[in-house]
Amino acid sequence: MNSLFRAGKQVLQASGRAFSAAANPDRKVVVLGAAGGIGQPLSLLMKISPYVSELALYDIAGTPGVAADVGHINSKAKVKGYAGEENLGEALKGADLVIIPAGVPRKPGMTRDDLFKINAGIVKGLTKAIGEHCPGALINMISNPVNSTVPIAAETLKKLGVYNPSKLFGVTTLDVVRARTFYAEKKNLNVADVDVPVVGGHAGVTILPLFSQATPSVDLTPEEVDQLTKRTQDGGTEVVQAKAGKGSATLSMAYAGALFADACLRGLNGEANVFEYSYVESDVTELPFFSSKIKLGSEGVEEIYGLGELNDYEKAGVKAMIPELSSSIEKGIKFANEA
Ligand SMILES: NC(=O)C1=CN([C@@H]2O[C@H](COP(=O)(O)OP(=O)(O)OC[C@H]3O[C@@H](n4cnc5c(N)ncnc54)[C@H](O)[C@@H]3O)[C@@H](O)[C@H]2O)C=CC1
Ligand SMILES: O=C([O-])CC(=O)C(=O)O
Repeated sequence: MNSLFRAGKQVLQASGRAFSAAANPDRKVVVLGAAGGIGQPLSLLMKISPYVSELALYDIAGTPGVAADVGHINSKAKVKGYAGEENLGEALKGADLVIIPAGVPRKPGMTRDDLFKINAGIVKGLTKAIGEHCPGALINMISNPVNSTVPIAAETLKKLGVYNPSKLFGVTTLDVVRARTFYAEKKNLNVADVDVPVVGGHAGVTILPLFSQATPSVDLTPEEVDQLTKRTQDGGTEVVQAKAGKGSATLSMAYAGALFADACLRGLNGEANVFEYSYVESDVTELPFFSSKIKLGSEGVEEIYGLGELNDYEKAGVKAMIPELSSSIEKGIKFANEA
C-alpha cells in the first residue's frame, strides 16, 4: 500500500468511512442533481460510504459519465446513472434515502430567495416523483432556498397523501460545519473536539449559531461573538463572492451533505444516539418549520430538541429571524398549492 493511499485510508476511517464493505444492511441512496457542482463530489462521498449498497445518480443530463467514473471506485455500493425525466421513476424505485442538490446556485449579488423562481418548480417536480415512486424514503433537501423548498416538498407530499414529517429534512449541516471551523480557528481549539449548535433556517439572519452553548466552552467577547455569528450567517456569501460568478459552495457542501446522509443511514440502521441539526417540521417555535438539534432513528426524526438556555444576544437573534423565516415558509406553501 503506498503512502498516499494509506493516508487517504486513514482520513476516510477517521471520518467514519472505509473502503472495505462493512456489515451494514443494504441501503439504496439516490442523488437528484448528481451531475452538478455538489452532486458530483457528494456522489463520490456516498460511493465510499460504508452505509450505501446501491447508489442511483440522476440528473437531467450528464449522469452516465459521472456514474461510470464514480463506479470504478473499489467500494461496496453498486452505481447506476439515470439521465432524463423518463428515467426518474426507475432511479427512485426502492430508495431508502433521496438527496436533492438539484437546481441553480447563486451568483454574486443574489440572495438565496432569488433562486426561488427556478428552484421551486424543480423541487416540486422532484418531490412529486418521490411521492409516487418511493414514498417511504427519507428526503435530504439541499436545494435553495431551503427555508422555502422544504415547505414546498411537505405540501407536495401532502397532496399525494404520503407526507411523513419525520422523513423530510432541510440540510443545514454546512452551517454547523462552518460554525465549528470558525470557532476553533478563532480560539485555537482542536476542531475535532468542537461543537456549535446552529438553529433557525438556512439564509442570512435565519442562521443562528449559539456560541453560548458551544463546546468546549471558552470566553468570547461580545465583539467576537458578533463577528463569529456574522461570519457563519454570511459563510455562503463568502464562497459565492470568492468564486466570482462560478457558483456557490460545492465541496464543503458535499462534505456536509455526506455527513448528514450518513447520520440518516446510521439512524435507519438502528444505531443509538445519532444527533444532528436539521430544518424540519417543528413546534420548537411558533413557526411550522425550524432547525434545531434532532435525534435520528429507524423512522427518521426520533426527537426534536428545544433551543436550551439562550442569552440576550441569541434571544434577539431568534426574534429577528422570525419574520423572514415565516414569509419564506408561507411563500413555499403558497407555491406548492398553486395549480
Ligand atoms: N443547503 C445548503 O447548505 C446548500 C445548498 N446549495 C444549493 O444546492 C443547489 C445546487 O448547487 P450546485 O450543485 O452548486 O449547482 P449546479 O448548477 O452545479 O448543479 C445543479 C444540478 O442540478 C441539475 N438539475 C437541474 N434541474 C434538475 C432537475 N429537474 N432534476 C434533476 N437535476 C436537475 C443540473 O443539471 C445540475 O447538474 C443550489 O440550489 C444551491 O443554492 C448550495 C450550497 C449549500
Ligand atoms: O450561499 C449559497 O447560495 C449556498 C449555500 O446555501 C451555502 O453555501 O450555505
